[in-house]
Amino acid sequence: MSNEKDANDPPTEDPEEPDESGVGTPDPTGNGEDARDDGARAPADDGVDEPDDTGDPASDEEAVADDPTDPDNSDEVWDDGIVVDDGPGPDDAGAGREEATGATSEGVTEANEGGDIDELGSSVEVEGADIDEDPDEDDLLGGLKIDTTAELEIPDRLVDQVIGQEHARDVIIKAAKQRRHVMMIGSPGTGKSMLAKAMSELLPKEELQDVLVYHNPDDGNKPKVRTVPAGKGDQIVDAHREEARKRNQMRSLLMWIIIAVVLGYALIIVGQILVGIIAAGVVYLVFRYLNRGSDAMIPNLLVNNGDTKTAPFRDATGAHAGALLGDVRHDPFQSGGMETPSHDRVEAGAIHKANKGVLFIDEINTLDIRSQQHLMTAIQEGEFSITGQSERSSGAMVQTEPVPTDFVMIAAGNLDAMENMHPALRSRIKGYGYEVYMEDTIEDTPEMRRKYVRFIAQEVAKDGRLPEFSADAIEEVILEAKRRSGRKGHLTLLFRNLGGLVRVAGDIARGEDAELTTREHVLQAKGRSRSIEQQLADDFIERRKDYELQVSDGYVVGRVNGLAVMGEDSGIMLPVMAEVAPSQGPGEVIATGQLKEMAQESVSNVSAIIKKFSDENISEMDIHIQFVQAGQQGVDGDSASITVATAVISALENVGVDQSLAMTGSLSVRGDVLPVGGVTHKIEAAAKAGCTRVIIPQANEQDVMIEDEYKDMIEVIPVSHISEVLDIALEGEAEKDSLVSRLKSITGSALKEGGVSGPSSPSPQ
Ligand SMILES: Nc1ncnc2c1ncn2[C@@H]1O[C@H](COP(=O)(O)OP(=O)(O)OP(=O)(O)O)[C@@H](O)[C@H]1O
Repeated sequence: MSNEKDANDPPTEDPEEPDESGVGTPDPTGNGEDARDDGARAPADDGVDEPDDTGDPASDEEAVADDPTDPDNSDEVWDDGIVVDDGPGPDDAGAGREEATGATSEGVTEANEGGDIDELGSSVEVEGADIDEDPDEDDLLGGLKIDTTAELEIPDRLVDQVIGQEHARDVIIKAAKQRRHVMMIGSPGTGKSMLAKAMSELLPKEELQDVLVYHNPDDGNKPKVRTVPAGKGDQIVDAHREEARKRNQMRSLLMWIIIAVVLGYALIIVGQILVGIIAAGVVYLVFRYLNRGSDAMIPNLLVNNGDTKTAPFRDATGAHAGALLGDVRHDPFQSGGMETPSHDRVEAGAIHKANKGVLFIDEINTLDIRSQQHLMTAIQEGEFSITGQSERSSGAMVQTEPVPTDFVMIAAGNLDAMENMHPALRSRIKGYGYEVYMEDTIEDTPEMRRKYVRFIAQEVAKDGRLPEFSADAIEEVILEAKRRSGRKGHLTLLFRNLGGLVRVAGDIARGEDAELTTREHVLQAKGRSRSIEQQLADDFIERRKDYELQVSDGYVVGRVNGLAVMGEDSGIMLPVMAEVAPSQGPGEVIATGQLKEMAQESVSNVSAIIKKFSDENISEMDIHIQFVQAGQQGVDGDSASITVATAVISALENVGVDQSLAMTGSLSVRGDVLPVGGVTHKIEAAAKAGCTRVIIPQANEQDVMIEDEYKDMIEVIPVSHISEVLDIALEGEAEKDSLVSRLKSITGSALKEGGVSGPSSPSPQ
């Protein structure tokens, strides 16, 4: 069969449509032989043909091009007589996977064989224990009847270990089937890379390829690239090595015979031993020179999937250009016989190693624009040549033939990542893939609690050294998952942090040589595994106490104890002070404390109420609002609105504010108190700072999950209108009553009785 391809034609098969054999190696010789179709090709006549000395990969191609689907073709015979193990064919593949992963799940094989992957979509229930189908609400184990985590079975497939994130899980399963790219946006530690890894397990392993780079005798700077089925690459390289060794042996033998003859002739016939030695030396050097190139003919196995148990998963997060796109090493000896052939200096990038698998890039916006552009080319073309990344290196002169890059990309990050990503790359994913937003919390149901129990079992198994968790320890972790969600009736999905708690608790138990990790260990772990923000926040509160900046008793005019959150899980008390002074020009509201955009806006909203409220001609006044010692990180969000309003009204009216009270709440321009985030942490911070009462928005009442130790220290007062805040916070009954009724008359709630409900402020400070 004739083949029109030239040796320099792109060598790989269309990545979208691999040929049936899965081999897909075109004829690089251009000699018209299409080895793939030559399934009946007979072994070479004498079986001792020399391998192609030019390094032309044609013979390798033939060696691997037999139809691997042919069940009779268990071993292949090269035309040079080398017998190569055929490796696992598609018939063996399922068995290979089972053996390799120890998986009992039929799903893997089914998925790999193109079975109905959609059926795998429903998430896996907890197995290995009795379940009470109708458990009490306070049964934190969700009806599971277990004593320790050891009793639970852990699913084999990673995708079945993913908890919550049902939508993302379904998308990953679908995208694996359709080979679509996915963008996952969400908080850190919610399972983005876990899902990407899980996807690689779902992709068919049979399609995997090895990639070889060969010396190009026509152009040393354009190495040839060939793909072969996974596992063949190693065999080809070994066979070449063996041939090179044999050739060298033959040449050495010949050399020593010639040297012996030369020496004998010189000694016996000429009688000149010195001439003989010189002649032998010349012969030796000539042979060394001739042998020099034989190693150069050994191909470079660029991508080796021989031992890969699943389709490859490559994490290219933060990779520099070379690691992402491949590179060609510099050669200090570029000529004169000492040089390393260019094909041996070629290094694959993550995009090449991820061929037929998954390329995962977290925080994709941190890749430089050039890398993002090249990434896009690799996605579009399905192949990408490797060249030296450093312009001043000899590697930059080398450019390989295109190397396959048929990967599925999973780009991840937070919302910023999406905004700052190369628009064309984003649209590529949008147009040809899926976008998923990862949830931060999930509804607290018995089924979900059972899965959280399994999560603990998974983390214990993953670590491999932690003592199993007792039932009471599991309950304590699930309580913490409820608390960390910050929402009533929900559990947190920030699993990395929760996994950290599991590991610290297990480590404490291990340190004590305990048989099981118990509730005590989890409680100790909660104290020890404080985040940096929590440690900073506690330090902040202590220092303020030292400098008596923290006021938690008496009444002070224009000063209100506000509350803020640092990071995800720690609160601090942040006082707000207000002062009103006659203005030199038109009156202004001046707010200080590194206020970010949203905080500025909230001050403007508060000003609307104050303008309406004040008897004085406020246009002739400057109102100064200070967020006391807000620090370099500044203030974001609008949750200090009721604090600012109370401080300014106190300053305007010269009425004291109760300092044993702290408060948090957003404010509508009509005086309604709106929900904020992080109330639990804020209440705890107020208690730690010595306050005995705290005002929160009524809509947040259901989110309060403070630790038992704070429950007796502080009274939580939910409110729905600013007039209630003043009623609780201000000093002196008479002044207070008149202020409150004035405020009521000018604002009037825009919302129905009973306050408001709605999502927490995304930026709770
Ligand atoms: N949904 C989940 N179900 C079960 N375990 C999870 C889940 N999410 C995270 N984990 C656990 O937390 C670990 C870290 O998660 P992972 O690295 O996937 O998070 P991520 O979203 O990629 O975070 P980042 O963006 O910071 O890399 C996982 O290895 C796993 O142990």
